[in-house]
Amino acid sequence: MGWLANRKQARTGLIDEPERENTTEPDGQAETGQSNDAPEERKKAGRLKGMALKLRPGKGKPQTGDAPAPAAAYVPEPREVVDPLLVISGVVRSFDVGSNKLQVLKGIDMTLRANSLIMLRGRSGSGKTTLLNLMGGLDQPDEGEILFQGKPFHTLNDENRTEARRKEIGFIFQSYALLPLLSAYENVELSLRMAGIPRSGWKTRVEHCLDLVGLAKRMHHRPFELSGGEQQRVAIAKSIAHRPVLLLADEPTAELDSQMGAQIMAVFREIIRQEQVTICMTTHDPTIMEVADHVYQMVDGRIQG
Ligand SMILES: Nc1ncnc2c1ncn2[C@@H]1O[C@H](COP(=O)(O)OP(=O)(O)OP(=O)(O)O)[C@@H](O)[C@H]1O
Repeated sequence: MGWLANRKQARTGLIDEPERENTTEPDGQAETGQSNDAPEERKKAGRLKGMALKLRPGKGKPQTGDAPAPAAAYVPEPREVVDPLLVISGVVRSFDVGSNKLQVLKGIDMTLRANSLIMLRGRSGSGKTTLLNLMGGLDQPDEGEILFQGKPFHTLNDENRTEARRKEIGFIFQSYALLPLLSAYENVELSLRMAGIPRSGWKTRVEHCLDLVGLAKRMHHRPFELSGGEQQRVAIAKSIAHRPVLLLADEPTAELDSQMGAQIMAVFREIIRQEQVTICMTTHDPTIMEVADHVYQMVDGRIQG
């Protein structure tokens, strides 16, 4: 994970909220439902199921308890999404290191199709986080263009980029970035509050997002009462609560074992299906790449292949 992401998480961690009474509830058993998915979605779901079964320790009965929940009672309004969502052309980014210039991105061309799962792979230091930061408007390119929903993103001033980020983009980090004193419910609610969404819609939306990630029954647990995979799912619910069109995830499975990593991928596919979100994530894990719609390989600041 890159320095900017770390800095951002450090900032998030500074927010202090009142402690809430802890209520312990029994573990949630998510239901398994009928799927209306398109054949390609079904194939990917099948691969995930296979992965989860292969990776499940022991020979016991299949554990469906923490699988993502199917459609909840509340379904978000369908919306028109511009396709392609993001087009990156000739992007170059350098940093001053002492008296030298370090060119980290050396002319990146990339297209993110709407409602797809895109993975960025590459060795440490190849420039993945730097590129993700540009996609999310946390940084600007020295050269090249970034079109977000058909409009120039790279030329927006700080204020407009912050506004676009607040409304249209969600971020997920390797180390969850949850507020430790708040319950899962309160963590997700906070993101609606910060996005300026009217209070009247909070409850339904928070419950829907936690249901979508399979944690409806643990919404009053605080982060330390949840496993790493569960904490990451709360972080995902938090990142989608304000209905972004683009979700950027910097190594979201790096801290998790393979089975939990596969669960996160299943959650991502469900979010794309239900919420019409495009997800771009970085990863080093070859086992999860097969569920991507597209994998971009980064080598020394360039996209290969
Ligand atoms: N603000 C900065 N100033 C100087 N160098 C930077 C800055 N941001 C990134 N770099 C350098 O750019 C290179 C690429 O960093 P980046 O974090 O994008 O790589 P990465 O592919 O995400 O790596 P990892 O997989 O380890 O997270 C590294 O050599 C890093 O030190």
